[in-house]
Amino acid sequence: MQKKKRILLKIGSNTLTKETDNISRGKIEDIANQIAKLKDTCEFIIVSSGAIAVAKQFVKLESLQSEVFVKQALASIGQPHLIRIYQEIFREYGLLSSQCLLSYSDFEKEESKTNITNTINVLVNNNYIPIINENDTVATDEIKFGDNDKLAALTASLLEVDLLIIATNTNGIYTKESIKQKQPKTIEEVTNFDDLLSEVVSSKSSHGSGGMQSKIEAAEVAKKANIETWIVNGLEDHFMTNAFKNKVPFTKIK
Ligand SMILES: Nc1ncnc2c1ncn2[C@@H]1O[C@H](COP(=O)(O)OP(=O)(O)O)[C@@H](O)[C@H]1O
Ligand SMILES: N[C@@H](CCC(=O)OP(=O)(O)O)C(=O)O
Repeated sequence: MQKKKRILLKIGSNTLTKETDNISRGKIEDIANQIAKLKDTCEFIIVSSGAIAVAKQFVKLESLQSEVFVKQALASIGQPHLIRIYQEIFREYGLLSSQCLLSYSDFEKEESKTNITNTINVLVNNNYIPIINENDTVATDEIKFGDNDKLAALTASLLEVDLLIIATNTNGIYTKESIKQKQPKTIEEVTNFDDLLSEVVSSKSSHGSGGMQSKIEAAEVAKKANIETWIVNGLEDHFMTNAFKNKVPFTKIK
């Protein structure tokens, strides 16, 4: 049997909410549908944000603590719901899924790295799709500084995936000039990171935290491990299957 292509799919809060205040079951169905179609040739590991967004749907916490502690508490409330929704929907598509919570510091310890790799390999080899998020109770890096893009890149490198797909709310990276002209044009293929960083504008989406810069930094981490990154528009249905067929504009970072 031919070896499957290992793909790490990163899904941001904006994709999961379809830019609303609620998690979109329809978007998770779209993801499950695509994975089900690709599963004979590809194996998937997912890094999904969305815990805070789910909790915000139905909880408002009272606290005098700093905002970051409130976000950590919201993540703790939202994470089990997020995984429940994934599991319910994935099951309908015949897909098995599990949860892994990781911290950046785990990537600095050899023993933790070995344990992560071994656990995820057992899961994937048994047709489970690990759904990873940051362990927000113990680490605040992502809530404060960035987002799951870097976690996705570190995981992609550790697990030696063949492709990192970052699903966001634009058709990849646009040229700065085209954003200014209000006619966004996708940069389709990139090899030079310095040129790319100069295209970043300061905006980010409503639930997003890192903006395009953190995606480019993630791609840089992936590239060091010889992994190609695709930045695709997760708001569109069939965003992965269409990218594979080159039917939609997106950015490939080689
Ligand atoms: N050159 C660029 N091309 C496209 N988007 C850009 C660019 N520069 C900055 N951005 C911003 O980056 C955002 C995507 O990042 P982010 O809001 O963190 O999303 P996510 O939740 O998917 O991680 C876009 O919505 C856009 O506002
Ligand atoms: N880990 C947290 C926050 C992640 C976050 O904001 O990330 P992203 O949507 O990728 O910019 C969560 O699941 O809500």
